Amino acid sequence: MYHITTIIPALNEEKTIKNIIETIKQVDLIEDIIVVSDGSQDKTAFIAKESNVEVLEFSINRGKGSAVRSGFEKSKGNIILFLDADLVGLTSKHVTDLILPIVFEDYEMSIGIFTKGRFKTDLAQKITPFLSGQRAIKRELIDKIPNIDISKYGLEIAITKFVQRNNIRVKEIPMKNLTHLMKEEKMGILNGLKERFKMYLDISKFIIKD
Ligand SMILES: O=c1ccn([C@@H]2O[C@H](COP(=O)(O)OP(=O)(O)O)[C@@H](O)[C@H]2O)c(=O)[nH]1
Ligand SMILES: O=C(O)[C@@H](COP(=O)(O)O)O[C@H]1O[C@H](CO)[C@@H](O)[C@H](O)[C@H]1O
Repeated sequence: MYHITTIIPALNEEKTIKNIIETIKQVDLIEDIIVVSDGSQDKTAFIAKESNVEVLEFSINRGKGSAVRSGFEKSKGNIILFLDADLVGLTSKHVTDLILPIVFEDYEMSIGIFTKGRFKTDLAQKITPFLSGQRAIKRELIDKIPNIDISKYGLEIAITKFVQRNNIRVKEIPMKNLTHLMKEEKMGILNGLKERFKMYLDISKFIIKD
């Protein structure tokens, strides 16, 4: 039997979080949803609570990896679905497409790749598909991935390294007409660029880490 928990790390995502939760709720295969508000200063946590899902609230920002790890510790699913909180255009089909290869095929992880959404975000995922925040993955694997809690934006690199080293079977899923808000769109040009620099630093640290 399978039990699927969705974990959504969210830092100041009040514009998009509600639609994402409502879309996931349409998918019967999903048992529960955990939103981890990672020090959000806006209404992210409030809106998620209004939608009647489990909400973990950090009083300060700890980073995406820590948010995901805390959500994972609270979760009960034997399959975990990770979705970012800033998706625009998410449909129940996208969600189902990510899950089915784990439930009914012989895959241990799926990874969603934007396509035909917006030029910039499609291009980013074409170049670095392994950075995608959209994945379904078996619980026992997440338990074995080192350093998730301290990874921040290096989370996806930590997962990718583990998957490559252990020959994990991964299926890439095209996610048509899906995009996300870019940092500069969410935070303004200056803060967005600062956050982007932080992200590249976290990613680089995890690339050179053993
Ligand atoms: O310190 C952070 C940074 C990001 N996020 C969340 O992690 C996901 C991916 O981050 P971001 O949106 O910055 O990446 P992008 O989607 O721009 O690639 C989003 O749901 C963010 O709200 C988080 O929980 N803590
Ligand atoms: O797509 C990308 O290049 C980056 C940055 O996205 P934006 O430039 O803010 O649209 O986003 C991905 O990488 C992050 C770090 O690994 C992940 O945390 C995000 O989930 C993912 O969307």
